[in-house]
Amino acid sequence: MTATAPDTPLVPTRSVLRRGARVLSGYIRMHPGPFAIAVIGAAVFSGALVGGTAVLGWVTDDVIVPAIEAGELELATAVGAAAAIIGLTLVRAVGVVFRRYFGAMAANRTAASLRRDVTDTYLDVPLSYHLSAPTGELLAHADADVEATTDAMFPLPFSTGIITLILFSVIALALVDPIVMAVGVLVFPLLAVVNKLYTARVEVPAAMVQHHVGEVANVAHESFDGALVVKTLGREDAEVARMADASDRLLASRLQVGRLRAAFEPTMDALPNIGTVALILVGAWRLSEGAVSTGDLVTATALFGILAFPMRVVGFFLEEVPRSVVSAERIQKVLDVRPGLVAATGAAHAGGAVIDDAPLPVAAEHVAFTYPATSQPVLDDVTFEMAAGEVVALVGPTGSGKSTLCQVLVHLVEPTSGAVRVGGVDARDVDPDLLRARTAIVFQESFLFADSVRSNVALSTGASEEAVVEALRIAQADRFVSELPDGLDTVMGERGVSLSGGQRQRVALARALVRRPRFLVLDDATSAVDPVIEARILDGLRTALGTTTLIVAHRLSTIELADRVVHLDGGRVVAVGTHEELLSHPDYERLVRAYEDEVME
Ligand SMILES: Nc1ncnc2c1ncn2[C@@H]1O[C@H](COP(=O)(O)OP(=O)(O)OP(=O)(O)O)[C@@H](O)[C@H]1O
Repeated sequence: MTATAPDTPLVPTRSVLRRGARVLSGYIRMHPGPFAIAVIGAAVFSGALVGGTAVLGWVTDDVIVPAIEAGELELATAVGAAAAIIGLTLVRAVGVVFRRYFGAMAANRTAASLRRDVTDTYLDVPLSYHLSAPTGELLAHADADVEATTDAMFPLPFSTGIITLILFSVIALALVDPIVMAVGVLVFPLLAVVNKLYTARVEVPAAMVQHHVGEVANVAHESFDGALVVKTLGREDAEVARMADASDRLLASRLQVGRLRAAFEPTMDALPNIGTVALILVGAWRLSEGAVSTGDLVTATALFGILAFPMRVVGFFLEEVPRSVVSAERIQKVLDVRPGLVAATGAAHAGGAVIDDAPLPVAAEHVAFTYPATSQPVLDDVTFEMAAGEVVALVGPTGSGKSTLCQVLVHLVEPTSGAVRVGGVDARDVDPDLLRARTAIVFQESFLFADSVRSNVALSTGASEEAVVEALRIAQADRFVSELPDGLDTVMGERGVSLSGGQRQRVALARALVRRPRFLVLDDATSAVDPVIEARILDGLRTALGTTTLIVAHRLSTIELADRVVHLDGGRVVAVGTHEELLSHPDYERLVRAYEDEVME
C-alpha cells in the first residue's frame, strides 16, 4: 500500500478562459439540441425581464405620476398595465422552465457521455495502463472530474442569456439617457478585471483539489480492498492516519480555493450594487436638469436591478471555469490513450488476418518485456513453441516472469520487442475481438460477480444452459454446483465468498471454457484444486475441449501431466523439453525437488 506522491498539477499555460471556451464549446457540440433550447429559454426570460422594466417606466409616467398629480386613476390604463405585467411575468416563467430543464438535460447528458468515454477507455486500454494507474485515481476521473468539468454547464445558458439581457438593457438605457447608460456600462469592464484576477489565482489550487480528490479515493479504495490485511495486522490506526493525512491535504487545498472564492464572490456581488448607487446619483442629477423623467429613472434603476442577479450568475459561471478546465484536462489525459490504441490495432483490422477455429499453435519469438514503472526487463529474448493441442507446463522460481509471460502470450500486454505468433500469425495482426474469442487466461485470484453461477459462467456470451453445464463439467465444478441450494441459479456472495477457494477457481475456469478457447493459459488457476481433480481437468481439456494449454505449474503432479515443460529463470528460457529430459538440468531438478518437498511437508 503506497501513498501516491502528490504530483505537481498542471501549470497555467494559456488563458483559463480561452481554454474554458474551447472545453465548453466541445461539450455543447456533444448535445447541441437541449442546449440551444435552454439558450432560447434564457433569451425569452431576458427579453421579458427588460420588457417588464419598460412597462414599469410607462406605468410610472402614465398611471402613477398623473394619479398623484391629478388625484385620480385612469382605470383602463391601470388594467392594461396590470395585464402587461402579468403577461410578461408568465413569459418569464416559461423562459425559466425551458432554460433550467433543457440546461440540466444538456449538462447531465454531457456528463453521461464523458463518463461513458472514460469507462470505455478503461475497458479498451491495455492491462499495462491499469497496472500503472491507481484505482482511486481512475475512479476520480470517471466521477469527480466529470462532475467538476460539467458543473460549469449549469449556469452557462443563463450566462449566454445575459448577453441578450445586457444588450437589451444597454439599448434601453441608451434610450433613457446616454449619460446614465455610460455609468451602467462602466460596471462591465470592472467585472472582467476582477474575474481575471480570480481565475489567474485559482487555477493551480483548483487542480490541486482534483488531484487530492483522487488521492483520497485511492487511500479509501486501498483500505477497503485490503481490509483483511488491515484487520489481521492491526493496521487500523495506521490506515486511519493515512486517510487523515490525505483528507487534510484535500481540506487544505479546498480551503485555499474557498478563501479565493470568499474574496471573489462579495466583490462580484458588490459591483452591481455600487453601480446602482452611482446610477441613482447621476440619474437624480439628470432628473434635476430635466434631461430624464421620473419614469425614465425608475426604468433605468429597475434595469440595473435586474442586471445584478444575472451578473452573479456570470460570476458563478466564471468561478466554475477554472475547475472545469483542470478536470477536462485530467479527463483528456485518459481519453488521449485511445488514439494510440486505435493506431496500434488499426493494422490488425486492416490486415484482417484470420486464425481458424482449431487448437492453435502458439510461439514466442524473442519476446522481451519491461514494465512501464521499471527499467529492468522482466522477460528477455523468450523463444519457444507450442504445437496445436499441446499441454505445456511453465515452471520457474518466484519472480521469474511466468505471470508476465502468460499475459504477453494472450496479448493482454504487448511485448516491448519480439512477437507472439498465434495460429502462425503475429498476434498484432489479428482482429483483437477474434483474438479475445479464441484465447483465454485464468488467474489464481478469480473474481466472481455477486450473481448466479450461470451468469458468472456465461458472462454475456449468450451461452446456452448445455454449454454452461459442459464447461462446468470439464472444470470439474458440475457436481458441487448441482448440490448448491438453487443449482446453477445460486447467487454467490460478493466475490463468491460462499464458495471455497478451489470451487471459486473452478467456476472461473468454466467461465473461460464456455468460450471454447483454442489457446488457454492457466496462471496458477488450479492452485487451490487438489491434484486428482486437476488431473481430471487437464484430461478434459485434451479430450472434450481440444485446446492448446499453457499451465503455470507449482506441483510435480501438474508437471507430469504436461507434454513438455518450459523452464523460465530470470526472465529467460533456460530449458524446454519433456520433464524427463529436463531432469538432467541441475537447476530444473532442484526446482522440482523443492516442489516435491513442499508436498511432503
Ligand atoms: N505491474 C508491475 N510493475 C512492475 N513490475 C512488475 C509488475 N508485475 C510484476 N513485476 C515484476 O516482474 C517480475 C516478474 O513478475 P511475475 O509476476 O511475472 O513473476 P512470476 O514468475 O509469475 O512470479 P510468481 O511465481 O511469484 O507469481 C517480478 O520481479 C515483479 O516484481
